[in-house]
Amino acid sequence: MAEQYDFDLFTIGAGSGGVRASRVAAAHGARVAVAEEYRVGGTCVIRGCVPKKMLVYGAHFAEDLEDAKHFGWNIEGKSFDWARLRDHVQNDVTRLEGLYSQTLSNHGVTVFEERATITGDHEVTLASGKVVTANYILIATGARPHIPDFPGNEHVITSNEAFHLAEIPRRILIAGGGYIANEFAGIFNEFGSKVTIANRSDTILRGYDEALRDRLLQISLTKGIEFCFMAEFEYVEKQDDGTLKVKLTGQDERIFDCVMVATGRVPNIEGLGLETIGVQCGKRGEIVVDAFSRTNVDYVYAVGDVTDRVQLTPVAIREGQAFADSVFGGVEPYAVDHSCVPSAVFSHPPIAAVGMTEGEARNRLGSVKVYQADFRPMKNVVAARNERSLYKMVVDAANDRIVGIHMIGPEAPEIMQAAAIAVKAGLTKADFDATVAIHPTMAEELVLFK
Ligand SMILES: Cc1cc2nc3c(=O)[nH]c(=O)nc-3n(C[C@H](O)[C@H](O)[C@H](O)COP(=O)(O)OP(=O)(O)OC[C@H]3O[C@@H](n4cnc5c(N)ncnc54)[C@H](O)[C@@H]3O)c2cc1C
Ligand SMILES: NC(=O)c1ccc[n+]([C@@H]2O[C@H](COP(=O)([O-])OP(=O)(O)OC[C@H]3O[C@@H](n4cnc5c(N)ncnc54)[C@H](O)[C@@H]3O)[C@@H](O)[C@H]2O)c1
Repeated sequence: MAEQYDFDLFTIGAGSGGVRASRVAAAHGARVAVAEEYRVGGTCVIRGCVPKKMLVYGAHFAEDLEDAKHFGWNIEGKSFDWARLRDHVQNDVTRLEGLYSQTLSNHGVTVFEERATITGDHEVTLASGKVVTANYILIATGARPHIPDFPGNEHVITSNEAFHLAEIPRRILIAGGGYIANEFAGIFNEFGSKVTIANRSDTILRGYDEALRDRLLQISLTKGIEFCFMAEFEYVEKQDDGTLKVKLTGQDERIFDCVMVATGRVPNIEGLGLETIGVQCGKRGEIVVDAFSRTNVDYVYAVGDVTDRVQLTPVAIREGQAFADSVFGGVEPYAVDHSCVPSAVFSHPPIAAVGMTEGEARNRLGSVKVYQADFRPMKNVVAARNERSLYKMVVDAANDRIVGIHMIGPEAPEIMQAAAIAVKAGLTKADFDATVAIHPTMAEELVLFK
């Protein structure tokens, strides 16, 4: 390695992609440093997937405790203490942050807990003024919430603040119709808020199969979540009593206790010094990379949300791993396969999907077969909960290959992880038919499609 530099690799951002890349590069023998301006672990660990999932678990108790009476349990005087859950979640986040820092130091990675900026060729300057040089620079700075431009937008919160609220808002407006809007709508609704979702288009969860989106919309409405479509902000005004007066297009003024925006996330490139060395960015501010996460500057790579390929933690981790192995591992450089990435929305109930939707498959393949199971899970039947699950399998009619599986219902993401292996491996409907069911489960529907 080039000894004229302080480090072989300098990683900017200790999130999902940056931590994996730094740790693996160090394990391959590289001298590695990483800078983190907020908290080690990044979005996923500190204010994303992990604390969100803990809140989802907490929210589920609302229905489980309600349903318990149908299973013979008398639960008197139940109540919910938001502060206890919030603080418990934050304590665990701090514990995980410590583990991530420990992993880095155990691998001999130097951690600078401060902001880093590229200030010259192979050169990074830290907020403290310290200048360091590196043979390679990896940009893994992630993304941040996009806040639409409208009068009064300084009064809104994003998912970042949702984890720290002093109390659960009585009435909350959530703008957006994607992952975060639907997940937090479910969470706040179960905690007792009156939730309104406002989306600028007339669909939620663009990219997911239409039948599942319709099912989630219908179930969410039944649970009491309100939807305003084709609605954008005109203004938000703070009232003397602290509440927020909101005007959406096509709607009368309404009062909410909290307004949260979940209208997408934008790559963190501001003030990074990319222009100093001429790193190329795209229209949405994403760092442009090739299949090997290489930018147009030969010693600069970028992984994760800042490249805006697929904004998911496991993808950022794979990109970080592939970068570290390819550059420091002595293997033939390899690319991450971004096709057939399974995903889930932790709504109430959750959605999970892999591969093509029915619409995509019809457009691309022409002739497809679609199998569907629309059923009420046994637990919902006993609980007298009129909430149906929907599983869909999309098959290429030409060769019987499964090209997509789409599910909404309890534990759908847990079931999907295993089913996704089969789709990725190119298995056929006949392979599923040949597999004996596990009974009684919800997952058995996957091998019983007629
Ligand atoms: C509310 C929410 C829920 C989510 N839920 C899921 C989920 O359930 N499943 C899933 O797969 N994905 C989920 N995601 C997406 C997931 O969190 C991201 O895709 C993932 O964290 C991206 O990893 P990354 O390494 O690219 O960036 P990040 O994890 O965002 O890490 C980037 C780090 O860089 C730091 N940084 C930025 N600029 C600088 C600088 N100049 N100097 C030093 N440090 C800097 C930041 O502070 C940050 O810590 C969720 C996201 C959110 C917001
Ligand atoms: N379970 C998961 O894996 C998970 C969970 C949360 C976030 N994420 C990742 O984080 C990313 C960001 O999540 P997100 O929910 O913010 O974005 P998203 O891209 O999923 O959804 C953004 C939504 O905001 C709407 N919108 C955009 N501008 C608007 C405006 N001005 N007014 C009203 N609506 C507007 C869009 O129509 C869209 O429905 C996701 O794309 C996903 O990759 C993943």
